[in-house]
Amino acid sequence: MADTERVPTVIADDAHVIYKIYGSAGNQQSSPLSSFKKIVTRTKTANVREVHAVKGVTFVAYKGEAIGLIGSNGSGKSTLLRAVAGLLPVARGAIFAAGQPSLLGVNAALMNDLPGERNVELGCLAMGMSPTEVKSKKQGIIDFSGINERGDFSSLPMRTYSSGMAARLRFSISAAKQHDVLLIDEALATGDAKFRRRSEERVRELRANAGTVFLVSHSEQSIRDTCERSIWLESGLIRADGPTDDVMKEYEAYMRK
Ligand SMILES: Nc1ncnc2c1ncn2[C@@H]1O[C@H](COP(=O)(O)OP(=O)(O)OP(=O)(O)O)[C@@H](O)[C@H]1O
Repeated sequence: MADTERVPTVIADDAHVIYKIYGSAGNQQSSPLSSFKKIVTRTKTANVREVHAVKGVTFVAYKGEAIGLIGSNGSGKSTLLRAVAGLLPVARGAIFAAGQPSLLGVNAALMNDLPGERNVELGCLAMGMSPTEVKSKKQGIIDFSGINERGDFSSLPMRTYSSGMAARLRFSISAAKQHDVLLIDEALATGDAKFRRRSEERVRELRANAGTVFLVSHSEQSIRDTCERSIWLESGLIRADGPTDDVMKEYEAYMRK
């Protein structure tokens, strides 16, 4: 398809994300007592450190694309995803997105002390579904997550779930809605092989319905199976952006060095 016919869903224009860490200055003491003294005496300190995690990233994502984000630990993948979701501000440049991008698992307001089925209801309501829609989708979401495969877990509090089970439920809730832009951070890697196949299938469906999917993963297989385009981030900068096969080759060569 020519670029002119394609509909952009996310545009990052020289986007920078900087974390500010307060009260972290090198060897200065920051005990609760010293912090309290500073408040009482109104002492001003330049006790802020910055981590420049994304350093001027530019790309355009289109409707119907699934884009893998790859790169070594700490290269800025999750930070970029959170910035696209609007959860982190950009310090310079801009990120424009169609609709409300949903970061899988974060947008769903899950509570550990509530049963899985109640969390399904709350998560769906938080994503903007009507109570009638929630009612009709609830069982399907629980079935898709597979949390009841070994007993009636959906009626137990989420704190009794393994991390894989919780991740599966989060994925199922988020994937129940057709998102304009769906952002997935490592979620596919947490489930077992059977669930991974099911979730990859669902990602393909979401794309087929003209959404855009971003997937952060260290699993080369997940990226290859799901995304035809990949963006390789290193130290907060884009090293390559293009067909997954080409980008993977470059990335693998870099990792072998
Ligand atoms: N909440 C935070 N406060 C300060 N610095 C942070 C925070 N989160 C991440 N960073 C820093 O930002 C940089 C990018 O981190 P990020 O988590 O985006 O990388 P990543 O590519 O997703 O890594 P990984 O593959 O290990 O998950 C790192 O240097 C990290 O230390």
